[in-house]
Amino acid sequence: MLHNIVLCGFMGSGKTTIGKMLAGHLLFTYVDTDDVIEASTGMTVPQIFEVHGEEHYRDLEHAAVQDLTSRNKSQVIATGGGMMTFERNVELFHSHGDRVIFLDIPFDVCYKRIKDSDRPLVRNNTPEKLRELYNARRDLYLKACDQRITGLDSEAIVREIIQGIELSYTPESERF
Ligand SMILES: Nc1ncnc2c1ncn2[C@@H]1O[C@H](COP(=O)(O)OP(=O)(O)OP(=O)(O)O)[C@@H](O)[C@H]1O
Ligand SMILES: O=C(O)C1=C[C@@H](O)[C@@H](O)[C@H](O)C1
Repeated sequence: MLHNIVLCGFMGSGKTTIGKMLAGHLLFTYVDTDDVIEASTGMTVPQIFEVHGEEHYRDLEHAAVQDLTSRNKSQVIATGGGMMTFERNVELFHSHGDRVIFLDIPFDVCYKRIKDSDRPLVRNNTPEKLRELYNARRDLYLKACDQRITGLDSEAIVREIIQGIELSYTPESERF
């Protein structure tokens, strides 16, 4: 039985946007790991980075994966942009049987969407540094995912993800 659909990708790749639409179609619960962490700490993500530092935030992220994979329900999980760059998180989702989808959106598109936001990594890095981070992370997202999506149209992305899920349940002999 499929438990969760996990969306990964760089900041601004559309995990939240696509995640909410997908959850609506599948009638799954929608969860955003940043929201889980904010709810459990009573602090915003920028506050956690500022007060406790990034390493502490990464520990909170891992605790969120432990929490989400212990719930007995089907969820669409939008992960923070750094979540799936840590092997321990990828391993936990995979060992739980979850399907990982990578939204592989070009850097320039992501950057245009996030440049004026208050995401700590956007505030604290130059566009050049962010591009480097994007390139380094892309390989890790690729390694972590079961399905890679490259389109830009939200409705088409959701359809492609659903087709991928259906195909993963179709025995190879019945695929066309
Ligand atoms: N397919 C899309 N087409 C056009 N705009 C989009 C699309 N997906 C997302 N956006 C816009 O880009 C911005 C960032 O999207 P979103 O918050 O979904 O990204 P994210 O991957 O969840 O980011 P983060 O990891 O930082 O939370 C939002 O303003 C959203 O409306
Ligand atoms: O890309 C990242 O490392 C992050 C993305 C955000 O979703 C938050 O999880 C946080 O700002 C870190």
